[in-house]
Amino acid sequence: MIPLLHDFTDATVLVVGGGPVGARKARRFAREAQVVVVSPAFADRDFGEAELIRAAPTADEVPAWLERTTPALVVAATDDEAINEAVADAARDRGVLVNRADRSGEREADSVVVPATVREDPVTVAVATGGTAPALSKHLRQELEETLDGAGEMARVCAGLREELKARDVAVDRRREIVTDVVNSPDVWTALRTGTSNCPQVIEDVLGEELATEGDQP
Ligand SMILES: C[C@@]1(CC(=O)O)c2cc3[nH]c(cc4nc(cc5[nH]c(cc(n2)[C@H]1CCC(=O)O)[C@@](C)(CC(=O)O)[C@@H]5CCC(=O)O)C(CC(=O)O)=C4CCC(=O)O)c(CCC(=O)O)c3CC(=O)O
Ligand SMILES: NC(=O)C1=CN([C@@H]2O[C@H](COP(=O)(O)OP(=O)(O)OC[C@H]3O[C@@H](n4cnc5c(N)ncnc54)[C@H](O)[C@@H]3O)[C@@H](O)[C@H]2O)C=CC1
Repeated sequence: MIPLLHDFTDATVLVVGGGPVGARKARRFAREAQVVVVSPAFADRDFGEAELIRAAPTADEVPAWLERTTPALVVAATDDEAINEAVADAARDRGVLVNRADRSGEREADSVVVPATVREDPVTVAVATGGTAPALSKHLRQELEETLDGAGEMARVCAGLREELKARDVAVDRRREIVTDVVNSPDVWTALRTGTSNCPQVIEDVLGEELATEGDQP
């Protein structure tokens, strides 16, 4: 499987099954997509902004739910293997992406897996284990949360620096050097993490140093 980032803005995600797993997937996709969860019962969990519809479709009725909701992705998260199978079949018939929560290992066309994700906007890191060890994905995600502290702000520093250096017609090689040095600087990471500096301040400092260096040159 190959990781890609998929934009779900304005798309619908249909989750079949309202247990803890259905809730987790609903919450995940509801940050961007319109999520509909169909289930006869709902766990006492946070489903994000998802729309909850109380119904228990039979395998035969599953295709009608895809017809009605026209999702970009369907999540099969019931505890009933036959229903999950019907969801996967209906998705395949419509050429819709499908995530089966009750399966790991071999998959068919259009199947997708939900990775453990760390977000430090605009930075995203996804972890998967080929379905072999979701608990390990979760553990690594928790460790990466610490590593990524400050990465969002660092991304904004880099973006701002690239823009400013381009505007000043700094040569491309020098631009790369400056941005790479900032990303690799333990001092800048510490300053961003502790709040002793922020994005505009770092940019100002780096540009100030660069102008001073240029001034030194014959
Ligand atoms: C294949 C995959 C399909 C998919 O769901 O996309 C899948 C399948 C299965 N998970 C199972 C079990 C558990 N899953 C978790 C947790 C997560 N599972 C997630 C993803 C995936 N799970 C995909 C593979 C990702 C990869 O490659 O690593 C995460 C990362 C993302 C998310 O779901 O949001 C999320 C952590 C989120 C976070 O916290 O960051 C825990 C831990 C816990 O709940 O605390 C357990 C119990 C411990 C254990 O068993 O390891 C079972 C057995 C069920 C049974 O025994 O009946 C199956 C089915 C099977 O294996 O057959
Ligand atoms: N991918 C993952 O991260 C994980 C996957 N699993 C798998 O996912 C399945 C679901 O896990 P949980 O949420 O913990 O199970 P659960 O048993 O708590 O919830 C299942 C939900 O499906 C609903 N349901 C039953 N029949 C239905 C139908 N015909 N239509 C719609 N909804 C229906 C039930 O009312 C219930 O809300 C498990 O059976 C297991 O195989 C389990 C743990 C983690």
